[in-house]
Amino acid sequence: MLRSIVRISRVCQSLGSLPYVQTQLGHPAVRTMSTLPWPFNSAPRDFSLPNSSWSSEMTRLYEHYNSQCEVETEDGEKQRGPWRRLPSYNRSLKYAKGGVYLSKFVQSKARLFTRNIKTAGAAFEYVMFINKEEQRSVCIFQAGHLLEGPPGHVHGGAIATMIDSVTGTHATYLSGPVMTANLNINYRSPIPLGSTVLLESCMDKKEGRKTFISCKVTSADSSKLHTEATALFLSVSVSHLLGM
Ligand SMILES: CCCCC/C=C\C/C=C\C/C=C\C/C=C\CCCC(=O)SCCNC(=O)CCNC(=O)[C@H](O)C(C)(C)COP(=O)(O)OP(=O)(O)OC[C@H]1O[C@@H](n2cnc3c(N)ncnc32)[C@H](O)[C@@H]1OP(=O)(O)O
Repeated sequence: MLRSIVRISRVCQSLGSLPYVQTQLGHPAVRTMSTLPWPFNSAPRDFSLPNSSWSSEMTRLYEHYNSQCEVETEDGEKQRGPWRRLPSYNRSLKYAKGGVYLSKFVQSKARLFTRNIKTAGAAFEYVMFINKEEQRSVCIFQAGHLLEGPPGHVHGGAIATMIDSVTGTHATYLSGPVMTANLNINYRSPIPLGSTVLLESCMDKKEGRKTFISCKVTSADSSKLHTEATALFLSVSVSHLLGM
């Protein structure tokens, strides 16, 4: 009996995570249902929040930047600080504003490359913060065992992926929908697998549709340079982005 209850509740939970069910939940025709207690777990997972796989170094850096997202004034009032943590979902389009409708045009099985492995700590663990005033961003990244390239070190393609993701997210934040036109990378020193590194990006210039961003990857204490890159992003229409 107990086993059946557990099995039914598991089915309910997995139904709640099915893209189709989630899409239907956002549809105007069924939106009124959200006012009723809903037994399915449909809340999207925010991958940028700490989990048990994070090293103490990663957690310390997260807390350092997160504490600057909200600051307290002299009167004890809370106000927005210089940094902002960017939440991260495995279906970026769907969870973007209005994305639930746009997501009908894209494959329901599609998942963001860097967020498609559910096991915590196995691949890309990262969190990104943006400083709008200084037009720069920082990403704290811990590479898991599935990202091996040279023995004991991170694959160059995984490093490129992270640089593209960080600079691309930064450019999207500054300029709206963009696509990478050019990415230049210099690998200076290998990144040990499992270590925590920092990716710092800054906007170099904006010229019409072009946003130029540069990025460096360093050890967590910034003493060692691992990688340097420059990237060019071109503003595109939403229809170009969706390949329509
Ligand atoms: C409301 C919807 C919002 C949806 C977004 C939602 C959420 C997003 C949120 C956060 C983001 C999340 C994650 C970000 C993660 C990853 C980011 C990954 C980004 C990528 O991974 S994305 C995939 C790889 N990316 C491609 O798959 C692009 C393929 N490609 C093309 O789609 C075209 O190629 C395009 C559009 C790039 C340009 O095409 P086009 O026709 O628009 O422009 P055109 O060619 O006319 O060039 C205009 C001017 O740019 C110069 N120019 C062009 N290309 C150049 C180059 N390579 N080097 C130097 N200059 C270049 C020309 O020389 C000219 O310059 P000038 O005007 O001075 O003459």
